[in-house]
Amino acid sequence: MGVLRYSGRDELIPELPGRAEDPFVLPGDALAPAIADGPWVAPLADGPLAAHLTLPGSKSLTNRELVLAALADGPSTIRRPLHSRDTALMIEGLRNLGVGIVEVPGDGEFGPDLRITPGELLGSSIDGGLAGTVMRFLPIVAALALGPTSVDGDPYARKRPMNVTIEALRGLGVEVSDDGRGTMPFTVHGTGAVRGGELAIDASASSQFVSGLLLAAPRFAEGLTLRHTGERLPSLPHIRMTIACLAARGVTVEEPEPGVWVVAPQPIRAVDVTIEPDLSNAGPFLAAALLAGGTVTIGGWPAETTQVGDEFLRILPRLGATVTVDGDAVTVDGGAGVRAGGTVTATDIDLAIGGELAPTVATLLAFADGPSTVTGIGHLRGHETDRLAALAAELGRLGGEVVELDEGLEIHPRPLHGGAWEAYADHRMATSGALAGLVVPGVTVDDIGTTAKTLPEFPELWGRMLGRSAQGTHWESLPL
Ligand SMILES: O=C(O)C1=C[C@@H](OP(=O)(O)O)[C@@H](O)[C@H](O)C1
Ligand SMILES: C=C(OP(=O)(O)O)C(=O)O
Repeated sequence: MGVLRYSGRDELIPELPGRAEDPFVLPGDALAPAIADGPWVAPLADGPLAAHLTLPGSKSLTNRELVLAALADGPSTIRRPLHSRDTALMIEGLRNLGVGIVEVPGDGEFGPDLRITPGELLGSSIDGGLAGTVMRFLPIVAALALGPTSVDGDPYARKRPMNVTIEALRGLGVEVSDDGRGTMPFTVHGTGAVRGGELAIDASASSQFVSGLLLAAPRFAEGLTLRHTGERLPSLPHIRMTIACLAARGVTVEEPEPGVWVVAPQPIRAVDVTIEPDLSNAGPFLAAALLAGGTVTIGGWPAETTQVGDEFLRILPRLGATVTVDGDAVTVDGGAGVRAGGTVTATDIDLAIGGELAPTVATLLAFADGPSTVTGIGHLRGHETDRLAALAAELGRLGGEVVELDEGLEIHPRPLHGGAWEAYADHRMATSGALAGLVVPGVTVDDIGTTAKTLPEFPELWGRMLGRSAQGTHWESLPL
């Protein structure tokens, strides 16, 4: 069993114009089938942890910076980017549209840097895979290209809501042909320019609708005045991240009132940026300390960040962990761990600001000392899979009792037993299965390779956290 990496990872890609027929287009799809060796036996922790880890770059930051670098007024470098399926798909899509992207040597532990050279944008095709950032950000870039661009993705991605992107483009004067279902596939008929202007959207299903529009808005002829009309707006930190990434490139986004963003037409400056480690992907590792006991330290934690994963520093203490920050090292001390009499503290938590943290948090709460709720996450039904149904089903399969609410989950801890955890091609479901399997003997995850979406190194790092070089272990031989 091995960790899949896309083939371009360890070699420099020659600087060639990035068109679809280019043999050097990064094969994002190479990561799609993931590890096909059958179920992964989740390693059981055989004692308290004492792990020190560093993690690869943030998906959300890497994919924003790729888009901004592609639309910028000159070439620039992204240092320590994430190399994963989602970023490979973003690179592939941008190259198809005419952006030059090559790997260059860098000082990152997890792969080369990226050099991006903006080019004339021409219509092509975009494979969104299962990547929300690719599906919601690139069609807006495609609208700036000359000629039609077809947009499609994985079978499940065809269920993820895209109606707001499609209608927004139409509202901006861009022709889009689709079958009326508001999902992929569809075709954006770019004319080389977008008029822009005033636009009202309901982004309650995903903040990515807002981010996608804001990222490209400086390039619209009339800029953009964007108004969110829905009752809720999930993942606000991700919108803050978009605004901060734009600001770092000299673009001001005004917010005259909550839910309204104004971007004047202006250049996006080419600047070199360094990507922070992915703090949402830090979640399962930090959470592991609470279940297995002992400590997990993650290095390279930014002092200031827009990443919502930073919330783990406040969430995990509510669940009973002790969190200390020493310089750029974050340590979570889980005490004894649940198998040695420690507890996870039951709590009611609203995760509207960071739905992507919910699978980790809900899995921890299945081990709590009482019932809990996780709310504000109705939009997770439109994530990689219906995460509310998936968490209820998989924790239920292990003997847990999880009730689906309209906007969340009610979790009643029960003694758990082993079972075949399904990942539904969802990286965070896969890591949640690994988390439960740390302390529940006999958990297998059907598709651990799906972690390649944002963290191809997951099995390797999980093994490292446990002090093992192997990615799996034989739970049968370990003390229960
Ligand atoms: O813009 C982004 O990078 C993201 C925004 C969020 O999407 P939603 O607002 O759809 O939850 C988040 O869950 C996703 O993982 C990444
Ligand atoms: C919701 C997520 O991803 P996406 O960017 O595909 O929306 C996620 O990573 O949890």
